[in-house]
Amino acid sequence: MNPLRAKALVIDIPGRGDGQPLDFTVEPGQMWGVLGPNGAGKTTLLHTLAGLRAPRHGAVHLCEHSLTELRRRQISQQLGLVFQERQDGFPATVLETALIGRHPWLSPWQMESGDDERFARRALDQLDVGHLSDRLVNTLSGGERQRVAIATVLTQAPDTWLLDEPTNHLDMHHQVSVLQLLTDQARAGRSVFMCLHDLNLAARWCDHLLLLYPNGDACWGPAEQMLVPQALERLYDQKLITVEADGAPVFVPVKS
Ligand SMILES: Nc1ncnc2c1ncn2[C@@H]1O[C@H](COP(=O)(O)OP(=O)(O)OP(=O)(O)O)[C@@H](O)[C@H]1O
Repeated sequence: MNPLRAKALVIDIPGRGDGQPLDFTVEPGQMWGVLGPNGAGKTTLLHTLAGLRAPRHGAVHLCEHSLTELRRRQISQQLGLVFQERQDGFPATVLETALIGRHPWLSPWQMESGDDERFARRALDQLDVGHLSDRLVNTLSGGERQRVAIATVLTQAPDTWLLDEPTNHLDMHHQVSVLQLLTDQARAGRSVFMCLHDLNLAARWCDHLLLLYPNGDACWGPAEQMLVPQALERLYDQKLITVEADGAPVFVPVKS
């Protein structure tokens, strides 16, 4: 398993200054959360780490190579991305969608094998959408679609998971089961790097946090060092009350 490194990375947000260059390493076994208000650049950062957007400065390294030196296929065998937005360009069933996760592992025009299908079905079952295998994806609810997107990356089996708001659209039970699945991935030596809007889910599940401010400032490190009420209040421009529950801090917004 290989680390993902941001090296003096400046993401390219039109009209914004460079801010704080990002220098961090997501090690195998770690679970990172990216926190920040709307427009801070979380999605842009995720897409830059996946090689879908060029950085303004700096580089992203995977398997000790810059992403620019790697072929797309090599990247997609190592790194999976759950997008925030779903695009269902053409009608596909849930099973066909999950099988797309096997494409980095097949040669061009090679059909998926029985093993690939078993892999995909197991992933769909793990995300509690196996019973929807034959349904067209564009007929699913928002939460069902989200779980199919995560099952597709589980089918891809990358060492590094990038996820943009993985708990979006999910009810509480499915939020917890997805975060538990990601914890299991990290425990198996993979790495997880995800944007989250829910500060309390991040505080409970992430071992590392990156705070991204709208002006490009940023700080990152072990979660307990980042969960400082004053820093979070500045991040969200929101007064917070901090309480503790089950050994973890819980942040409650102050009503104005
Ligand atoms: N192609 C583009 N052209 C102009 N501005 C862009 C473009 N892409 C992103 N931006 C701007 O860059 C900023 C960061 O966007 P981004 O989607 O990364 O933020 P985010 O932190 O993920 O926000 P949210 O929490 O709302 O999902 C926003 O102000 C957005 O409007």
